[in-house]
Amino acid sequence: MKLESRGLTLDLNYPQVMGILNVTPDSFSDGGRYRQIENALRHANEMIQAGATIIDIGGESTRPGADEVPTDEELERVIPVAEAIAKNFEVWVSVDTYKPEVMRESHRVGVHLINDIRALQEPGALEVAIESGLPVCLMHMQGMPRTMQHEPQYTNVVSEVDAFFTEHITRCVNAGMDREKILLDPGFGFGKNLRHNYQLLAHLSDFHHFGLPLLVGMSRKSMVGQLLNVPPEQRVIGSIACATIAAMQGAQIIRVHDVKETAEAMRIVEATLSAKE
Ligand SMILES: Cn1cnc2c(O)nc(N)nc21
Repeated sequence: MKLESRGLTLDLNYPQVMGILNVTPDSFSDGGRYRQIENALRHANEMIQAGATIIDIGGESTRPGADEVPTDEELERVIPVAEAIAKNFEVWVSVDTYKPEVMRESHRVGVHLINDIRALQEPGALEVAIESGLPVCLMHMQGMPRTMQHEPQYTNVVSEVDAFFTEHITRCVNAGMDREKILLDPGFGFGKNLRHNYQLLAHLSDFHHFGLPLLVGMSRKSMVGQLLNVPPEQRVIGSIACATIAAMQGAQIIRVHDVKETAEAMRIVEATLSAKE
């Protein structure tokens, strides 16, 4: 399986590591705008050298309880960094946004992939995504970041996420999107309790029946923290375990903070999966 965008190709026969680049104020708090872009470029370069083939840029925190960011503020944080990375590096640039204006500007400055935690449900988002021709990751979320972790409920989380994918793939294709430009993501931690998250991880391979790339993000999340009772920066080993379990089930893109460690683990997964054939 391969993914194309703007002349770049991603070989999805091997797990690809997506490096997280948060450009929210708390992530590069020191210094002004220029320093922030400089620091972001340095971090992006470190992740590329460590094996990331996609850099995911986010200007609005999606952590549980996070507030929304005004569109012009998100544009100011994300677009200059996305443009600089697309210009300076031979790497896939992804933008984590649900706002159509941010999608449009991202496309204008050379971004390769739209990563939408709201699965193109914001008014105008689907139209802009189709117009851009960019591949889009549709992620499942129950509720909104501010309230999603208040008692999430499912009858069967795996079948409900599956039904969500069917509904939104159909909606996007009926509106004119090429089906092969869609990626799917179960949204670990987005309206799921601990058991829901591990049910999704245990059944991740069930989602391959769509024949579309699976993107997963479990890095340093509470599904690791609640088991190990450690703060985020001490969740690397648990996150690597999650990444390995997902990649062994054929997840094609793994979204992480710790690129070097994850890329090394993916080498072990590749050797194991290729020995299976
Ligand atoms: C922005 N963001 C935070 N967590 C994520 C996840 O698990 N998947 C995707 N696609 N984006 C995420």
